Amino acid sequence: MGIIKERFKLKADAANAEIKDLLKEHGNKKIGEVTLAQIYQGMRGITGLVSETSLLDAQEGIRFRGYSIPELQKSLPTAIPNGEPLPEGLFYLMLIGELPTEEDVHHVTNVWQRRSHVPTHVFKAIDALPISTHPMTMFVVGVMALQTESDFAREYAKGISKKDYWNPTYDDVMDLIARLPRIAAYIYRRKYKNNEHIQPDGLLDWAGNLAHMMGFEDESFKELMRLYMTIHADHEGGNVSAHATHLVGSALSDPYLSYAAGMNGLAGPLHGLANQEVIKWIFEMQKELGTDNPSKEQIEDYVKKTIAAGKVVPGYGHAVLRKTDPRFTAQMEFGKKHMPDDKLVNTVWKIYETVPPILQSLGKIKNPWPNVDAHSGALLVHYGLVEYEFYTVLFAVSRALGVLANLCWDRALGFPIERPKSVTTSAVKRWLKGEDEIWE
Ligand SMILES: CC(=O)SCCNC(=O)CCNC(=O)[C@H](O)C(C)(C)COP(=O)(O)OP(=O)(O)OC[C@H]1O[C@@H](n2cnc3c(N)ncnc32)[C@H](O)[C@@H]1OP(=O)(O)O
Ligand SMILES: O=C([O-])CC(=O)C(=O)O
Repeated sequence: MGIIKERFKLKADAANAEIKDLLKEHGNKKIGEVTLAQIYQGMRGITGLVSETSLLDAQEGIRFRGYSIPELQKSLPTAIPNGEPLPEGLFYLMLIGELPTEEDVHHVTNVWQRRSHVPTHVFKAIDALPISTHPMTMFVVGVMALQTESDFAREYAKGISKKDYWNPTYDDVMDLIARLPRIAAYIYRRKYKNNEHIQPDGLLDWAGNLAHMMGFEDESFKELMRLYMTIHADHEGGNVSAHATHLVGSALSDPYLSYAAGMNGLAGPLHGLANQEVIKWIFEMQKELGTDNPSKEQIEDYVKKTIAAGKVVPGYGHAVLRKTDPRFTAQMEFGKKHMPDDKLVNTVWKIYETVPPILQSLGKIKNPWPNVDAHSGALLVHYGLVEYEFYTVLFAVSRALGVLANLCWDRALGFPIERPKSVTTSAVKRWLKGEDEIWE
């Protein structure tokens, strides 16, 4: 058994024993009440899931196994001195629950290099789609084609014992993460670079290799990819992509099927697709105003127009966060360091000064502050990655780290099939009249 798998098994055995005791002693404790409004309103505020890899604080933002983004930037191994964290290290932290050493991170890089082969039929499946297909559709089709390689599906068909589910799940997760940069880069080069592909570099780290295979050799772009892959990886368990992956996995659908389901959710404009929507919205604003350097007053008018048209301002608001997303701030810091005078990046900062008071004045929005998607596109455009329909694919490659580390835990902790109760409005009305006790 590989060393990381062995460590994971030890951690999972200990966690299983701890949770068993915890539930024996406290299993009947109430952790909340549910109102009628909540079940009609996206279950907001209901605690209903366990996800070990990260926890979101409405004020402070995300912490991965207790570590904030600035803390990760200080403590995770890097590819270059004083560089951005290697996402391999974050994956190790989320999976094992402890900070990795340099050696652990090199080990993960090597394992993923070794497992990164993508069979030809995956590329053929992508090639069968028209070139106009959205990159996220191509990506999910690629992942689905790769499902032929699932160890979990094969072992389950043979008749594996429940207590061993975690084992082929772990192998699928490592294989799938290892292969995603190749699939993503293939889609990018097929759709935007004349189908001229670039072979992986056997000496590069996971995110550096993604940049290389896409055709970006600038070291600071590779650093951006390392940061990007780290900060987008996880956002506790209830967001659409994490929840969908977990939900589908709870039916014992294998990691390929589960991850593909989650990424179909990430492809929605209120979730991960918002990163493309932000840049599209800014480009449209520039076109309408006839300038690539709009003033605050011009931005203000454009925001009001967007809202008056019944549309959301992309990149702003959040279901849980109530302050500026620290992932936005981390990208802002990157921008200040690497491209302080970039016009588009400066426009993103001007929008940040302009939008929150306008949204606040609507009186209904719970969080007027920017989320991660408000910033990411402008950094990518700076390096020449202007094809904004592709952005959510990068998000998806990163999100694999969190949702798939979680899937390992789901199977190792023996979580059951997820199946909450639903009701009809007629049943609600009968219940209100005291004629039906649907929740008893
Ligand atoms: C990685 C990520 O997924 S981060 C989120 C990315 N998504 C976006 O940036 C899209 C823009 N933002 C939004 O649509 C929302 O803020 C969401 C989906 C992120 C959160 O939704 P909710 O939790 O329902 O937000 P909230 O409770 O504050 O919504 C209240 C009202 O404000 C509106 N509102 C919320 N955000 C915005 C916004 N950015 N612009 C305009 N109106 C907004 C909602 O549409 C809702 O209006 P309604 O009552 O007329 O239906
Ligand atoms: O937490 C959420 O609902 C959305 C989000 O920011 C993410 O998934 O990264």
